[in-house]
Amino acid sequence: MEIIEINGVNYKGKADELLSRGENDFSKIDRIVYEILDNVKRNGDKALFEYTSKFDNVILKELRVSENEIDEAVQIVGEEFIDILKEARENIESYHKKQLQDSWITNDKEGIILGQLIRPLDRVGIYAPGGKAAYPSTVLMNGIPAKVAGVNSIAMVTPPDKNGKINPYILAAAKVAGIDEIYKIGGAQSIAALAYGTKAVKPVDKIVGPGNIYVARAKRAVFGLVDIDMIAGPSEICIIADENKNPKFIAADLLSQSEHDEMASSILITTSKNLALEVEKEVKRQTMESERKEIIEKSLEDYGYIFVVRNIEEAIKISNEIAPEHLEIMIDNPFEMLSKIKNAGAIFLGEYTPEPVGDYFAGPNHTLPTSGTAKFSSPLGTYDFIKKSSLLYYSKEALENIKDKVISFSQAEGLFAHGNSIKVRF
Ligand SMILES: NC(=O)c1ccc[n+]([C@@H]2O[C@H](COP(=O)([O-])OP(=O)(O)OC[C@H]3O[C@@H](n4cnc5c(N)ncnc54)[C@H](O)[C@@H]3O)[C@@H](O)[C@H]2O)c1
Ligand SMILES: N[C@H](CO)Cc1c[nH]c[nH+]1
Ligand SMILES: [Zn+2]
Repeated sequence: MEIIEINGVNYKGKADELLSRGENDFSKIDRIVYEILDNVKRNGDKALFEYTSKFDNVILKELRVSENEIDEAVQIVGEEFIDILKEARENIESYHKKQLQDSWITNDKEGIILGQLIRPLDRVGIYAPGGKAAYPSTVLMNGIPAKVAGVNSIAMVTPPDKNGKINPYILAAAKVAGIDEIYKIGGAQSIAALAYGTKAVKPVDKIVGPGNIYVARAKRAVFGLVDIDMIAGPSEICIIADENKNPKFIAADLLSQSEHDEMASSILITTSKNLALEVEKEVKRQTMESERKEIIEKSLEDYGYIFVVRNIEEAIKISNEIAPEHLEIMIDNPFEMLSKIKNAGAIFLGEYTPEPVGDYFAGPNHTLPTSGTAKFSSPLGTYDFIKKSSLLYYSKEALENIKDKVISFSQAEGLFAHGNSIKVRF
């Protein structure tokens, strides 16, 4: 981790430069992805079986996971972990229920009724990553908000291992989340199946869930035909800490995100040079002891920074510019600074709210805006699984009252048939 002392330097644009945001050329990946999408569109299940053999090294007989396989997974996982999944589900459910929106109807003017109707999406597809690691928590975080929003049918896709099996924790989480169908398909081919539909997989209205670069680029490519949630980049954590905070806690929290990915970024912004040096030491010590030492080392070498600043206001200014996915505020009275935080996916306050509590258990969603997109976007929520319709009603009298104004509009636009649809009624 590099220690950088910042003394009133303008930080604008620096986050993008240090974290190499937005400099990637995806043209090579896109060529592969478009070929896969096109092949699945034309050849359906046949292409799905071929790609599963090519990329996941297994020849499958069936794409759909059977009820027996799910029951077997629940047995393997065991009652104790199922209970943990269920408690996490309760927390996630109750948090996401608070996000539900109601339809509304107004009758402010005589003879006019206006409104907005909220309806759940009918069918949603969830991508559960299954390559390097399996994330049952991600299955809960994507499935439960969809359920709470009232989505009628939820299909999940995830790549099989070389024995044709799905990680039992993923299957158990899918069962606890109430997912209706599960398919052993991964990568861009699974996104094609969900977007276009095949004989085995019915098409969906929206695709959510994180995945590797092939999945992300495929989601981007099918956007428009179906909706997507977001393009999630590598994990990020930014910690703001003043002096006298525990360097062990801070180092552990930084490592909790760098272990996700070589490209994950972990940043500490502190007012104390002494704390910076202590954390640097502690990070080295904890990295040596970690099971995921190689990933952590690479991630910290390329995207690990400690900024030493003059005061907390400066720290917040830099953090707002980074717009991190996760922001931990470890200062005395963190609630007092909350009003100054403008951009962050999720904010963790105090020394006893480490980021993994949010990843697994607390209730807020762990699918969050990354790569600076917290400047304009929000965590995954029930609002991602609903849509709105506007509602309009005019009585004959109400229409007659405003008819000339609408006709004037239509003449101004040269769209005379529009005006005529008013005229013919009177
Ligand atoms: N932001 C979040 O909330 C969150 C949560 C969990 C995981 N993630 C991220 O999701 C990603 C998961 O990636 P992963 O690779 O482990 O699993 P994955 O399931 O996303 O990808 C595996 C699939 O990629 C395809 N693939 C692999 N190599 C290919 C190639 N050369 N050409 C075409 N297709 C190919 C294969 O179809 C394979 O089945 C990670 O980057 C992880 O950090 C993010
Ligand atoms: N921190 C990840 C999102 O950046 C989510 C996750 C899943 N499992 C553990 N962590
Ligand atoms: Zn995590």
